[in-house]
Amino acid sequence: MTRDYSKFLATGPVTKPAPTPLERLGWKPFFSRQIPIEDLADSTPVRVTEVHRSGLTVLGDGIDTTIPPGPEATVGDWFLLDHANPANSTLLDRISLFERRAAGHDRKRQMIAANVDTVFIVTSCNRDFNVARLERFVALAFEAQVTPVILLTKADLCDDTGPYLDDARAISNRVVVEALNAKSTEPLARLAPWCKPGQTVAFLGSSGVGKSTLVNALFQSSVADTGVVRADDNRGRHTTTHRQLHFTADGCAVLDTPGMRELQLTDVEDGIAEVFDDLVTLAGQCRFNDCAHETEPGCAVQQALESGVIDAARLARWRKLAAEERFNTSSLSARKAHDRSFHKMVKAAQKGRKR
Ligand SMILES: Nc1nc2c(ncn2[C@@H]2O[C@H](COP(=O)(O)OP(=O)(O)OP(=O)(O)O)[C@@H](O)[C@H]2O)c(=O)[nH]1
Ligand SMILES: [Zn+2]
Repeated sequence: MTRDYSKFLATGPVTKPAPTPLERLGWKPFFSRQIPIEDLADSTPVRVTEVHRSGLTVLGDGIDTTIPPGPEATVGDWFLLDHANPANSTLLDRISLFERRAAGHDRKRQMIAANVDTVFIVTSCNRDFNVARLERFVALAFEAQVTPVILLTKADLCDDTGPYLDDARAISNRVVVEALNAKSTEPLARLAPWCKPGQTVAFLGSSGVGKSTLVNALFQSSVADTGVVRADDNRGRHTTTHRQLHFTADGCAVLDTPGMRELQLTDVEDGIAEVFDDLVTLAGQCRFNDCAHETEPGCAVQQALESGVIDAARLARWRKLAAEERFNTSSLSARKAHDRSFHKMVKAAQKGRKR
C-alpha cells in the first residue's frame, strides 16, 4: 500500500500575512532600515499625502494629522513623527523622486512626488501615439528611479494594435507595454500586477489619453472609501477636494497631482542614457572621445548604422532628445546669452531689410 503524503506537504501558494496598516500606506524595509533598531519600537512613521503652504497632511497607523512645513518634503515622503515637536520630524531617504525645474529666474528644482514605485505612461492607439514622446517619458521615469509601464489605451477603437505594441516595445526591453480599453472592466485586472497593496503608482501622458478613466477604474470598487469628495465648508456647498495621494480599498496609493502632467525634460541625462543604452555603449567605442557620429573616422555608431545593427530614426531621436536635454538644463546665463545673440541677429536682419 502506498501512503498518500501529499496532505503533509506544502502545496499550493504560500499565503502571505495580511499587510499591516503601515505597509498599506507604502511602508517598506527600505525605510525601516534607516531607523536604529533600538528606536524602532518607539518610532511613528507617517506618509505625506497632501502638501499645502501651511503644512503637510500625513497619515500613519491610526494617525491623520497635519505637521508644519518643516524640512523640504513632497507628497509621498515618509517622516518619523516627533510627537512633542512635529516640526522636528525626521524625513526619511527616498526610494525615488520626480522633480522639475520651476519657471522663473533661478529655475529652482521643485519636487513633484517621492517614493513612487510605478509610473504608467499613457498614450492611445491613435494620433497621440509618438515614440519620441514615449522615450522622453521613459527617460524621466528612469531618471526618477521609478519603474515605467506603457499603457496604450483606446485599443477598442483601433483595428490593429500590433504596430503600436511593436513600436512601444522596441523602446526598451526593460519596459512592459500593454494595450487596453480603459473604459471597460479591463484596467483593474490588467494593472493589478503593479497596483498591489503597499505600492504607489502615478500616471503620465497628454490630455485626453485616458489617465482619469484609468484612475477611476482603480477606484471603482472603492469610491466610497477614498474620501475624495467631502463637505468643504459650512455653507452646505460640497466641493471635490483631491488628496494628492489617495488609497484604493486594496491599499494601493495613487498619485494625482497636476505637477506630474507638466514634467519637463531637464536633468535627465542618465535617464536618456538608460533608454538608449545600446547607442551609448556604441558611442563609447568610437575612436575619438568627442565623436559627433557624423563623418569621423572610426565611428562605431556610423558603422553600426551601415551594417543595419541600429535604426537611423532611433539614432536621430536619441540625438534630438540629448540635445534638447542639454538645452533645457543649460544655465540661465547661457540661455540669456543665446537669446541676446538671437535678438541681435533678428534686429540686424530687420535693419538690413529696411535699407
Ligand atoms: N473608447 C475608449 N475611450 C476612452 C478610452 N480611454 C479614455 N477614453 C475616453 O477618452 C476621453 C478622455 O479620457 P480621460 O480619462 O479624461 O483622459 P485624461 O488623460 O485624464 O485627460 P486630461 O484629464 O485632460 O489629462 C474620455 O471621454 C474617455 O471616456 C479607451 O480606452 N477607449
Ligand atoms: Zn562616433
